[in-house]
Amino acid sequence: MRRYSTDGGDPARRADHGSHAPDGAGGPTAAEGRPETSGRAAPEPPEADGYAVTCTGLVHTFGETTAVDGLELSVRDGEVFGLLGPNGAGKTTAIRCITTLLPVPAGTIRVFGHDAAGERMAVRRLLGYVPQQLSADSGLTGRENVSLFARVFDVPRRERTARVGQALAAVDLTDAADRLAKTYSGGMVRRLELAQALVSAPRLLILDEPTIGLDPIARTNVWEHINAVRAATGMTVLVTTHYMDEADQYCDRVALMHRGRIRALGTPDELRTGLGERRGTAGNGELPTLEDVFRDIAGSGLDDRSGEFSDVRSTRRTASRVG
Ligand SMILES: Nc1ncnc2c1ncn2[C@@H]1O[C@H](COP(=O)(O)OP(=O)(O)OP(=O)(O)O)[C@@H](O)[C@H]1O
Repeated sequence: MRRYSTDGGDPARRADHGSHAPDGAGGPTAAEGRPETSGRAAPEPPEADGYAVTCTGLVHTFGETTAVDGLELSVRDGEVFGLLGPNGAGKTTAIRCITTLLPVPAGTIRVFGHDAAGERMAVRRLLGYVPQQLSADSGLTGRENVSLFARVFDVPRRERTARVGQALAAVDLTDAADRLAKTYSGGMVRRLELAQALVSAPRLLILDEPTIGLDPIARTNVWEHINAVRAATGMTVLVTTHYMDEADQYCDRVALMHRGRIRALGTPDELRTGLGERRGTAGNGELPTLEDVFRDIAGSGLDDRSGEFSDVRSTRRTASRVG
């Protein structure tokens, strides 16, 4: 596996204060450490709290629909955090608020201490985002696609060629870099989109359903690349997925979002053990699955809104990505 350079980023890692409450609201409050925007010097670097992301009381509505309903969420610096939930739970809306693509009408979001409403550019400089929708241009080569992102994200001109090459290498696309993206497989397209997000050496990588529509081998492959880059850079990863096995295997902590709020949060083991204890089956040696946990918490809401929880819309968006 090739290593990814942290050129241009700030990989300085800080100790995790580990002060999260189990309900996910354990991050700093909205009032604490809010960056100065009035011109006075901030007393300390805004990111010194050990969190990559904190959402406090986040609300976002579309007309009559409350997509995010008082979200409390803290993502620790350096972890892989999985945001799970049925269709319509509000995951994408929350993520789009965190990336500053949607406004923050109520509540607070901080990304490494920077306020997502008041310091949008500072936040954008810190993150890489792979949306669900196609972000690669099928009429460009892989290298041209990544170069485009390098320009958009202001990678210094003299570093661009090297950084584009590093990003492509990090996802094993060097050999295919000069082929048109329309000749790529679904897994290659996903890796290309990863390279696009990585070229700016983000401290926070946000992935919305990174493996949807991919076969199991391609899914594993995408995750191996995410993990390799994370190991090389120490970046934080915030990911949404419908795949319970992926969450179990690859996420340090997971949160179940349902109807706009976090309903459960912990390591996959903690959540499974917790349900086993509630059911009195903890000593049987058979732990519930993560899917059992989420069915237990979200109950019939999973069924009446989205069918089977694990019903991945495998053809959705990705199938027609490039063609
Ligand atoms: N642009 C929009 N206009 C109106 N309603 C929207 C819009 N985007 C999302 N919604 C609604 O907000 C709610 C949350 O949607 P969102 O896409 O955030 O959920 P999600 O958890 O990401 O779902 P999925 O897993 O299907 O992507 C849903 O009821 C959805 O219909």
